[in-house]
Amino acid sequence: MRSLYWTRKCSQPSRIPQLDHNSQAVRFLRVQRYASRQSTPGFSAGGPSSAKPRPFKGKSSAFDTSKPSDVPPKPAEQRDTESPSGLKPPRRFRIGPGKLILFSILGYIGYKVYTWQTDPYRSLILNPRFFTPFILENRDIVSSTSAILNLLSVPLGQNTGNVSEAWKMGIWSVQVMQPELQIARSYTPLPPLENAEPERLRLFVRQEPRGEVSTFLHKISRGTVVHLRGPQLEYEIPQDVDEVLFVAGGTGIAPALQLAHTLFKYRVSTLKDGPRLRILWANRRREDSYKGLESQQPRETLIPTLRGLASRWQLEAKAQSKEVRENVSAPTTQSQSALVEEVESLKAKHAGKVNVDYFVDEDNSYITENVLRKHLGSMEQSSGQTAEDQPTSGKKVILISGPEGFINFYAGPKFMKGGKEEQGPLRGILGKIDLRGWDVWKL
Ligand SMILES: Cc1cc2nc3c(=O)[nH]c(=O)nc-3n(C[C@H](O)[C@H](O)[C@H](O)COP(=O)(O)OP(=O)(O)OC[C@H]3O[C@@H](n4cnc5c(N)ncnc54)[C@H](O)[C@@H]3O)c2cc1C
Repeated sequence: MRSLYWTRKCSQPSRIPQLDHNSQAVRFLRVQRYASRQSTPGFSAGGPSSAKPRPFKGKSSAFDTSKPSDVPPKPAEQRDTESPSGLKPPRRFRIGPGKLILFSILGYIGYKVYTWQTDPYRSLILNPRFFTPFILENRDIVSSTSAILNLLSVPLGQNTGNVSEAWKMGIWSVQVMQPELQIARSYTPLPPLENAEPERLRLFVRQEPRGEVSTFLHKISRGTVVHLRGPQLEYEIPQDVDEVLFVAGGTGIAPALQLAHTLFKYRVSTLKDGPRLRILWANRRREDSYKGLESQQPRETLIPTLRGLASRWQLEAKAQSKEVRENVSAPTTQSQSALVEEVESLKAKHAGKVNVDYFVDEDNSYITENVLRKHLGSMEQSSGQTAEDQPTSGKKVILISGPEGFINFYAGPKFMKGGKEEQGPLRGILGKIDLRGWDVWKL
């Protein structure tokens, strides 16, 4: 039934009035449609030239379409061959890879400018987000592989508040940029010298063979601009710390000196005689600590010390060569042992509170498990405790600092978790010792 109904309905003549295809109105509409396709920007068929509306050459009356042929036909070469009507399909707005890269670069620059404008650290000499310029004033040779770089913040007169704050907090580092490779490495500033301005930073840097940033820092000449970022707090020294055993390997002495600076300048100890610090400093070569060794070696073991002196003379000879003379401060006997002298003067200044023991691989003297046990025991005894006693109200901390292998050997590896460095479990030599009351921190 239903299909019958539809058959009937469809066979009936349509009630919609049929258009006369030659009528004036229909011809007008055709022309208008053609003209609007030609003139609509973004929908034009033939690029910018075809986006221009074509002049209508017929009579000015809007309804006068008596001469549809007046609309000039599109040139054959502009016709879209795929389109049956001969018109190109509408052009869509597209972002190609070139534009995408350009927009990304512009966006990045805009973001950087915005963050720089709104940066709260802008007027400070060190900035944790941006690299700021320092110039290399001079370099003091410490050994054949290491030197102290004396840097000065430029321009002068900037706010030094965050550096002063960092010295009060504890152990901190800065990052130094190698400009050609755009890579950065961390370095631990040495404490400021007596009466030195806070705009000056000193870095103790060992040149690693084939090391990118350390080699760059050992090659640059006086007056070179070096870019630094920071400060990065590595360890906040507890307010109530009483005793510290610092196990340092090579350049790991720099954080030990930082700690001593903060401890004796800013921390108040619960013990009446103040905080106590013992540094165990291990070096591969004797030349790194020859002067300190002299101070602790008995007379009969002076032969290795002479070896150290020989390397010092070699250094002096090397420093007099043209290449080195250009880059470093005039070598003197004092500057040769700059770092060991600092360690020794620290010992002298805080006699009875600071002790330093030197160890040298070349002399087969190592920080062994027994050495650690001995020092932990001796520190407890001298503070009036035995191993069985409860710890005093103050904190006791063991800090390990040095190359990765050194830290792993004494306390086990640190590891990364969620992009952050974690301390990891206590392993290595210290992991075998019963450290009642001592906290361990790997730097
Ligand atoms: C918090 C912190 C503080 C620090 N403080 C100090 C400091 O005060 N003083 C200091 O001297 N260091 C410090 N360091 C270490 C310092 O950051 C650098 O790791 C060190 O200077 C080496 O960096 P580099 O760019 O010279 O060497 P890299 O280029 O990173 O090379 C690292 C090692 O890989 C080896 N290597 C590189 N390329 C090759 C190759 N093609 N083949 C074989 N071996 C290769 C190098 O010999 C080198 O031993 C600190 C590190 C940290 C994390």
